[in-house]
Amino acid sequence: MVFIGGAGNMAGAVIGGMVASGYPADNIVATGRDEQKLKDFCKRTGVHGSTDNLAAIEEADVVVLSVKPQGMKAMCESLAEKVSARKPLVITLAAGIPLAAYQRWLGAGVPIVRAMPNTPALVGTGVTGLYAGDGVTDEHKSVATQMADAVGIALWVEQESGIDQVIAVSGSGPAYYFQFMESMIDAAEKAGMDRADAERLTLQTALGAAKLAVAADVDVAQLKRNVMSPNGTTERAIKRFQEGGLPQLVEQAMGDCAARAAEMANELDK
Ligand SMILES: NC(=O)C1=CN([C@@H]2O[C@H](COP(=O)(O)OP(=O)(O)OC[C@H]3O[C@@H](n4cnc5c(N)ncnc54)[C@H](O)[C@@H]3O)[C@@H](O)[C@H]2O)C=CC1
Ligand SMILES: O=C(O)[C@@H]1CCC=N1
Repeated sequence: MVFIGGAGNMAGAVIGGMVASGYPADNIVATGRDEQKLKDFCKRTGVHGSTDNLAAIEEADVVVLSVKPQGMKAMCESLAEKVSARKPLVITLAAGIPLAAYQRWLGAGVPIVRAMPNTPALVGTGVTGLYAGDGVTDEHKSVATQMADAVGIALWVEQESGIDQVIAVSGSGPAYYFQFMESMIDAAEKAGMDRADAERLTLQTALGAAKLAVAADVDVAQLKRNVMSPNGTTERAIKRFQEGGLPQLVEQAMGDCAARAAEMANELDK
């Protein structure tokens, strides 16, 4: 499996998670432009590295594309001849680029899966949304599912637009929680707590809440109520969130996120 842009944030997290879960590092090649960064990454993970994309994909059955959306067209066009001749399974991790664009850039008939992972893949707790284009076989789907399962949970969506919904929930979602944690840490420090203590308590609370929510047989609304004593401290805090419009704000932010993904598709060079 070859990852183009493999030492970057997203592919690096997927590769790190795959290797940690027991996937043989020897079967992975990461490519990149920054030789030193690639060297460090390969040393850390045990995967092979190459600064030559064309040489790296020479015999690859699976090519994972993980460069920034802005660099995707040029990168695909540089691989097109080889990819359209051999037709490996192409899995792209990019946000905001529709399958039709890859078909233009890589040539028709290449099996392409759009995957939308998230960075917690690095610790085996990722979410990957998947969408299969034309010509993707069950065997291809099982390869993509295997990659996703190795780093967390997978969800296949039936419509390509489903990927934009996945971005709004889980692709970008980790950043929402990081923002919330950052705000809690800042507030606790402002209130007089030592920053390192504030960090330790905030992170453990986030971890505990997520673990409890996953393990519990009641929904998150009930778990929230379980923390709230009538006229107690939590009720006062939650009231402030609700009066301040947090639920509406979350809905708007997620809407903006999905809208940005759709907008990015219109900004592509044809
Ligand atoms: N960061 C995230 O949380 C998520 C990112 N994605 C998608 O993943 C893709 C990569 O994003 P990041 O990892 O955040 O960016 P990044 O900038 O950290 O990684 C991209 C890597 O590609 C390398 N690169 C650039 N052009 C190249 C080329 N022609 N050949 C080989 N390597 C090349 C860069 O040196 C860099 O290491 C984007 O398309 C993004 O939409 C998807 C889900 C989540
Ligand atoms: O912010 C972005 O565009 C990428 C896609 C999902 C998460 N990060």
